[in-house]
Amino acid sequence: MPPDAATPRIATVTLSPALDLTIRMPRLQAGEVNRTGPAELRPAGKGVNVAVMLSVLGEPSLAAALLGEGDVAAFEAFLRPFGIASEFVPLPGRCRINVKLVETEAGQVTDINPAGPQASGEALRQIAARLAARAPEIVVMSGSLPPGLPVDAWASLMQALAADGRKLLLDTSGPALEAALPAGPALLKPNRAELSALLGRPLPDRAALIEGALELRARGVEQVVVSDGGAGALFVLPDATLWARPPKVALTTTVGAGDAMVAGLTAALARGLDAEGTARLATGCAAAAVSRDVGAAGGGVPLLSEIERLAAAAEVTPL
Ligand SMILES: O=P(O)(O)OC[C@H]1O[C@](O)(CO)[C@@H](O)[C@@H]1O
Repeated sequence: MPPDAATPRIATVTLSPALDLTIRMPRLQAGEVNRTGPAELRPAGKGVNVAVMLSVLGEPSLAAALLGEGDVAAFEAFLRPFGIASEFVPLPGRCRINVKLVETEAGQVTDINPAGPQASGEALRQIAARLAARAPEIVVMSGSLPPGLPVDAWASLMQALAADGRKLLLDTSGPALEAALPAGPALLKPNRAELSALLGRPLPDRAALIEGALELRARGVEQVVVSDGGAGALFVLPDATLWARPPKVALTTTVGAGDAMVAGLTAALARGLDAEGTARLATGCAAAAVSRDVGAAGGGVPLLSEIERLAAAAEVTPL
């Protein structure tokens, strides 16, 4: 089917989206009654967050998801002001609520991500068919799998969408990542712990990280980016291997930092940026995400000018 003229070049897919409930407090008193200021509830999930960050970067996208039918209207209303098109396959019930406990004194975030509603092979086939009909050039597949789907669900979706030189980017972890590798993602962005789990060995230093990333390259992944928190990220790209370290920022939350980095990598791919430009943009996005004003409406979406400032200030070292 020919692409719809209004279809963006980029689509994101989230098979297990969430409403993120963020609660900030100085310190969690485990086993006690904790009273806090107002909590914030907003549509999220990895691919949804990527689409929002792409919109900040000026890249239109389509957000596709398997979504509890009771939350479709809320997600559509959330995405509309960002100009993000949506393609939601409804599942019976409501979507999961993921709790983010932000302890401001220790600067630590505890994530509690429960399972979402039951999905089916039929729902997966539907989302694949709807995406194929929209014919995006780049598809970003992000996050965990919902109950009811087999561990190779991302691999099946990739097989269904692998046509016409379409670029498939994957950001998942654990058995779902391992099962998706043979389907040939063009880009993977594990963090250090996820890569270590995938390879089944500790990755204690930079040399071990590079060796691990090169193993994925040898298995056919064109771009491997390994994020490593505040230390930055390793970029093993076709034209160079680099380390990018972000400038020092005041950390407000770690939630969505990886998604912001994936958005930067996606925009860089769409724009055909070189290795240094890619590393800078991805690093600027992640640094802006961790220092965003989380108290602002909607969880605080970073400004493009801040992303650009941080991207320019990142320290990029060829390896
Ligand atoms: O699909 P997963 O791995 O449970 O992650 C979902 C969570 O990740 C985030 O996208 C942050 O990366 C949250 O918005 C969401 O709650």
